Amino acid sequence: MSAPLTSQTAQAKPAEPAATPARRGFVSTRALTLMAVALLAVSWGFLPDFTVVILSYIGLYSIVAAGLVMLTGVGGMTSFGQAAFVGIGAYATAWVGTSPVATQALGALVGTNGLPWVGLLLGLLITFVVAWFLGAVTVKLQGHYLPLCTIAWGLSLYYLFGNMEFLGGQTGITSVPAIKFGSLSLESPRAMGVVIWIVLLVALWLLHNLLDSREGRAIRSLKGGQIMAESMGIHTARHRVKLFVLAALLATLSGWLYAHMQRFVSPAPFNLNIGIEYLFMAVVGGAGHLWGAVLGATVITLLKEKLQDILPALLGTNGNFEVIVFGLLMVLVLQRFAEGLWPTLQRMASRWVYQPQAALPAAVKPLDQHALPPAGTVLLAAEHVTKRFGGLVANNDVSMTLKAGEVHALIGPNGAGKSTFFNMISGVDSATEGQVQLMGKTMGHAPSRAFAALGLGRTFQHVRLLGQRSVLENVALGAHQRAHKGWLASMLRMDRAEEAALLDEARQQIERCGLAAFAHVPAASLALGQQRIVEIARALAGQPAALLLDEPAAGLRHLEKQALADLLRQLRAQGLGILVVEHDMEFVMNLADRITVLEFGTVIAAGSPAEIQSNQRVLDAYLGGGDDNEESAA
Ligand SMILES: Nc1ncnc2c1ncn2[C@@H]1O[C@H](COP(=O)(O)OP(=O)(O)OP(=O)(O)O)[C@@H](O)[C@H]1O
Repeated sequence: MSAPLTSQTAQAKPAEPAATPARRGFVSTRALTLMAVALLAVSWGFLPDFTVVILSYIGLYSIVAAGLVMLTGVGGMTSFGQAAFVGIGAYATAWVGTSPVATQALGALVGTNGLPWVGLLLGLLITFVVAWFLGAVTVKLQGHYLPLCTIAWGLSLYYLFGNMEFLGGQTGITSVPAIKFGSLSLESPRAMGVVIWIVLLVALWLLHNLLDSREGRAIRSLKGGQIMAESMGIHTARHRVKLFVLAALLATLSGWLYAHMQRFVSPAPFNLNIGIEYLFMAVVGGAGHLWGAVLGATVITLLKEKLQDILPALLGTNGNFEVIVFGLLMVLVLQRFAEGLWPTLQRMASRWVYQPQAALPAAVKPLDQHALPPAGTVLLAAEHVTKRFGGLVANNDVSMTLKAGEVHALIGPNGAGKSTFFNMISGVDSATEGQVQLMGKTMGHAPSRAFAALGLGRTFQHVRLLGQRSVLENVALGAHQRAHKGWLASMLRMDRAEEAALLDEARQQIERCGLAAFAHVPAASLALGQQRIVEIARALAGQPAALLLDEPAAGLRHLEKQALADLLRQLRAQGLGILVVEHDMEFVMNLADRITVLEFGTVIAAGSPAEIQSNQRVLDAYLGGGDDNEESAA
């Protein structure tokens, strides 16, 4: 058993984070939420009509903003076009409920009371198809393509609503029927408001469950970059599209409720301005927090309402002055509270309120294990790999193997082509010529997740962790592909046994790497060296046969390096094949079984540490060369 990697670190560090964050508050977030909901429910019947209407609108906006929290705050994608999806939900049900064609054909089939439900299904179906198509086309693209596309989409649908004769043109559709359950009619805003808030609370619960699961970690990883997420076995493009569709469906649900509350639809509430306002709600509330959506919707609705009253009285003239003040206030809020208001509120309330630890089943059935290949088996083979970037040959006819039960080091001066090669043998990039085989399978242009599925784990030269999430969650992400429960199962909490197994696996790998004391602290709060170890633990959670480590010793202190070397020796003894790209020659020479040396993209030497240390060409090119290396080679 290797020495814990952080025990020595602890001697050098004056203060260490506690194993679990100390519980400071006396009331749990869950109890507080239940109390707030109970208060709302009890007071609902006594609130003035105007307050009920405002609260109902807040509920409607919160549903859309919650979708945007998932899309933007958690998934890192921006949409200005959610109002158009709200419009689809509203117009679909308004058309089904009022057009003679639809009411006659469908009324006979489902009865008058069934029409709103058909309207809901139609709206969700149209949105599903449109959002899936739109998402599939745009979300794979990086940068500003998605926001631009959602603006175009939002604008075109707004004009479509206003110009379609059968949708009532600019006048819209009136006399939308109320939702009825038998003889109970939801005609009054007070009754409809109850439904809106029930839908909102259920949606928040489902989304909370989704985020608190294996699939939730996968969604969060989208913000950590495509390369990292794909290396964990996550199909990032599919998750992005699903997230986009989810947010769109929530917007459509809100539109459906809106149409049956207002009983009238016209294009105005679905224009681009409103789409931007929805985004404001999510961002001002706190784009990474579901309750931030409710807070943002509340703040912006109340603010607009008050400004519309106060400003004309103050200025003595009518006009849309609230838009100007509103815009300025938004800039100020965002400048002062970059993460939104919810995290600030959470910090202020942390003396009284605590977050309860999620209860998971005690009896854990471990994740499936598979035996590692016998020592000496070739796990990874690069055959005559060449990589060209235009005229630059970054790798030139490179061949090497990684076998089970060995540590193979890849060394070379800066710019020698190590990272390029690393990318090729991990699926980040593909070779211009030659081929890479993993577990005997030719990989061609296979993505990183295919490499992960075949048993390849990796770390990154520049650490890629979800900084705000705990070490435990980060490591559990590495075990993603060893479990299978999907979005629906996660939302309905049908994944608890599997989730417990995943977290247990993560806990074991954290202990294996000596990081047990840090399991519950945010990964970003650890020193760089410790973060590198978290990456190793995360890779191990995927149960790899081949482990690729990109400069694992960089940023580690002497004792930490020794402990890391001990851990790698232990992993080698257990049968893993480890490829290390490293500049620290002392570390490499004491650890590696075989070394391959690259210079200008070409292999100039390969052999045991002793052979490499006495190779004149290597001494000239690297070990005995530039100033950078003299120190480390000493
Ligand atoms: N995407 C790219 N496009 C063009 N040139 C690239 C690209 N990636 C790498 N290169 C070039 O390929 C060569 C090898 O770079 P690479 O990053 O693989 O070297 P390295 O050995 O990993 O260096 P270091 O030790 O500094 O990380 C360099 O000349 C680099 O500028």
